[in-house]
Amino acid sequence: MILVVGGAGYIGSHLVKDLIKKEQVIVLDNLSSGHQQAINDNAIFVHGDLKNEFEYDFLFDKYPIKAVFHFAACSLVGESVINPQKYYENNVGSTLKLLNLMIKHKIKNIIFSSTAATYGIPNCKLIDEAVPTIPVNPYGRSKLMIEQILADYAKSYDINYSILRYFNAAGADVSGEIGESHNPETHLIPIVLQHLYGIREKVNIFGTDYDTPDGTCIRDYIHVTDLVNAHITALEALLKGEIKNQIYNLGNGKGYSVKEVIQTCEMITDIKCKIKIGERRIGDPPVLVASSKKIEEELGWKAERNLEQIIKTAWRWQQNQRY
Ligand SMILES: NC(=O)c1ccc[n+]([C@@H]2O[C@H](COP(=O)([O-])OP(=O)(O)OC[C@H]3O[C@@H](n4cnc5c(N)ncnc54)[C@H](O)[C@@H]3O)[C@@H](O)[C@H]2O)c1
Ligand SMILES: O=c1ccn([C@@H]2O[C@H](COP(=O)(O)OP(=O)(O)O[C@H]3O[C@H](CO)[C@H](O)[C@H](O)[C@H]3O)[C@@H](O)[C@H]2O)c(=O)[nH]1
Repeated sequence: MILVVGGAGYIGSHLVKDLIKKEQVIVLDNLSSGHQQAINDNAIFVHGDLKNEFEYDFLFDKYPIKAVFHFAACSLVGESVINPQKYYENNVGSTLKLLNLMIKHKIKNIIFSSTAATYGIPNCKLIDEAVPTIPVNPYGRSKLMIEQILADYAKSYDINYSILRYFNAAGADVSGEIGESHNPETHLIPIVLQHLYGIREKVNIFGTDYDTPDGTCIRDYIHVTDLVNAHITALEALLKGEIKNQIYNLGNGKGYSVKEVIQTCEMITDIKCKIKIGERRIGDPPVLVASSKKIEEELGWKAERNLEQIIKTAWRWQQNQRY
């Protein structure tokens, strides 16, 4: 039995859809940004909040839980600057509650969703796990704090963690049944596709004066299905005891500029985008591209889907969106 906290959200719901083929799954989610319709029908759903232990303490007695995936978080960078309290309380505070219960019930395996935002604005072409973590906003700091707490707990208690630092998650399940649905949506690909679908007036490009070939920011977009595969790989390795307390970057190792993403969306949909060039968005690093060599070498995982496949599946979801 596996507990997926935040399993009604974008990435968590994709993991659940796949994991359910191999394991029994319980989803704990407060539906603050997730969707009940996104949860696979075969999973057990518990509507509860991580910060209220009494809403899920019983799960550890009732079910033989082998491992916990922890996706639950607030994750809007801009909001984290305006309201850091929400981020430290929901991301750090609630995670402490979860870890307390894991220790109490002797559940040792946890796979934690971290982020490229822990690196801040690194000055290197490819970011590997040895690059210093100097986050530049409360969101990134809240995730780094949890990473540090996990490292300390693992030294003193029987905790074995995998920290997965995602770069830019994008795309949708190939079935078209589940996909990304955030409100507000802040991510580039769904924003462009919403515009091309006719439900958003235009696309704002946040800055064209970066020191990059076309002046727009470069990111490493990774298909949500590749992310899911990495999670399953990490789970299997944790359960077999093959890895202990590791951090892995998850990306494609290839960067695309904002303009390149927009052009690829135009090419796939065969619709022209209405663009407005705007100011830089505060805190945006010019280039973030992952080296995922460590997980490739240690666990044999590698991203398999490219930007076109990401946008094609996201477009199918946009046209068929159910929640
Ligand atoms: N989407 C990305 O590009 C990206 C990149 C790097 C890291 N991440 C991290 O991956 C994780 C998942 O991201 P996502 O895009 O799927 O986000 P999401 O908002 O779609 O999913 C998060 C889920 O957690 C739930 N949740 C939040 N707080 C909760 C609480 N206190 N108790 C119970 N449930 C709670 C939400 O209702 C939601 O279903 C997050 O931790 C995020 O920080 C995402
Ligand atoms: O309407 C938009 C939206 C985005 N962008 C640009 O597109 C790029 C990608 O932006 P996203 O908001 O899609 O993604 P981020 O790179 O800002 O954020 C992602 O990476 C972060 C790490 O830096 C966090 O992990 C975060 O959770 C994750 O979504 C950025 O240069 C951004 O400025 C635009 O130009 N216009």
